[in-house]
Amino acid sequence: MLRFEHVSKRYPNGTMAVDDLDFEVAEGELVTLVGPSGCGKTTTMKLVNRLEEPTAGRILLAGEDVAEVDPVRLRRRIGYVIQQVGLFPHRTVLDNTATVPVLLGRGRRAARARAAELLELVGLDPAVYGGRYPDQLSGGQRQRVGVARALAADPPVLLMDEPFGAVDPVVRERLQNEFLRLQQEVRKTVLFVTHDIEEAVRLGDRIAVFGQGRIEQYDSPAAVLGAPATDYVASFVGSDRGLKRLSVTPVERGDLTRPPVVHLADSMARAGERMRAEDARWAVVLDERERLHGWIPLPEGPEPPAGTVAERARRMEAWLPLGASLKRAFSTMLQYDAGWIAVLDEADRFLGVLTPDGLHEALRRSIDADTRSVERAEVRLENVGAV
Ligand SMILES: Nc1ncnc2c1ncn2[C@@H]1O[C@H](COP(=O)(O)OP(=O)(O)OP(=O)(O)O)[C@@H](O)[C@H]1O
Repeated sequence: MLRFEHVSKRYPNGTMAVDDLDFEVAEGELVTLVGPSGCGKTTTMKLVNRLEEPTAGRILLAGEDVAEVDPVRLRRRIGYVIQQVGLFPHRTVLDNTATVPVLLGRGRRAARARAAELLELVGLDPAVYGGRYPDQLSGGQRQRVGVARALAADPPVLLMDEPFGAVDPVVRERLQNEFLRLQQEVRKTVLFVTHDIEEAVRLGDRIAVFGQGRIEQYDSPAAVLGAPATDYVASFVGSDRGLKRLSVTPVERGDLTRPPVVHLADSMARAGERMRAEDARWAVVLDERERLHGWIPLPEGPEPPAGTVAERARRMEAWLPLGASLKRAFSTMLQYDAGWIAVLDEADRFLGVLTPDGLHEALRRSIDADTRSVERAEVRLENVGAV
C-alpha cells in the first residue's frame, strides 16, 4: 500500500534527516515509527504527503509514485493528524470536521451528516459538541475532533504525528483504546509517530524503531521486545521490556484453569459435592444462561447447608474477554484485589479463570516463543517426564 524505496532526505543545511529508508506498510496495517527526538520521524511522514520532497529514492502509494501526484490531490487521499490539532478556531466542531468533504465538493448538508457520524465514532456526541468552538473543548476532545476530521474524507491512508502527545497519561490511554477500536472498524493504513515505546507497542501491528535517520528494526511489537535486533534497540526498549511485553501478549485458552462450576439453581448439597470431588475450596457460579454470576466458597462443617447456591453466591463482576492483554489482566486483578479473573468468549460464555500462576506462565510462553531458548526447552522436557 505504502512503500519507501531507498528514500533519503538531506535538508539544505546539510542535515541528513532520513537515510536510505526502505520499508513497506501493508493495506490496513498500523505501523508505529518510534525513536528519540530528531531521529527523522516527522520528516518521514512529511515525505509521504509531500510537505517535503526526498533527495533520493521514491515513495509509492498504491503503486503510484507520490512525486507524480499533484500535492493537493495527494493530501486529500491522506489524512493528517498532528499534535497541535490545527482546528479552525472560528468554526464549530461540526464544521471543522466537515471541512475536507466540503472542499471535495460534497454538498454541505451531506458533509455535515457525515461529520456528525464521525464525531459519534470518535466518542463525541454531535448534539453536545457539534456546535462548540475548539476553545470550548478539553485537549483530549480536540484530539478526537482532529481524528474525526482526518477520517472525514475517508482517506485510505492516515498519517498521525504524536496525535496524543499533548494530553495527560490517563486521557492518553483512553484515546489509544478508542483509536484501536476505531481502527478495527475503519482499517486504514496508518503511519503513527511517537517517541513513547509503550504507545508504539500498544498500537502498532508493526514497529519501525528509528536510530539517526535509519530504521534499526522493523518488526512486530513482540519481536522488538523479545528479540531486539541491535544494542541500540535493546537500550531504547529498556530493561523493563519484560513488563512492556504484558501489553502485547494475549490471554489464551491454554493459560486458563477450570475450577468447579456450579449454577445458581443448584442445591448447596450438590455444589459442596462438586467442590469436594475436585478438592477445591471454591467454585465459579454461573446463571441459567451460562453467564458469570460470581463464586461460592466450600461450605464448612460436615453437613451441607440447606438451600440453593443462589442464596449464598457472592458476586464477582470482573471478567476479561479471551485475547485481552496480560497487562489488562494484571491490572484487573489488582483493581479487584482478586486471585483470579474469569475469562469469557465472544458470546460471554465462561471459559475458565486466569490466576497469577497462569499469568506468569503466559508471560514465560511469550518470552520463550521469541528467544526459543534451548535451556528452557530442556527444562520443559524434564517437566513433562515428571508428570
Ligand atoms: N526544515 C528543516 N531544515 C533543516 N533541518 C531540519 C528541518 N526539519 C527537520 N530538520 C532536522 O532533521 C532532523 C530530523 O527531524 P525530524 O523533525 O524529522 O525528527 P523527529 O524524529 O520527528 O523529532 P521530534 O520527535 O523531536 O519531532 C533533525 O536533526 C532536525 O533538526
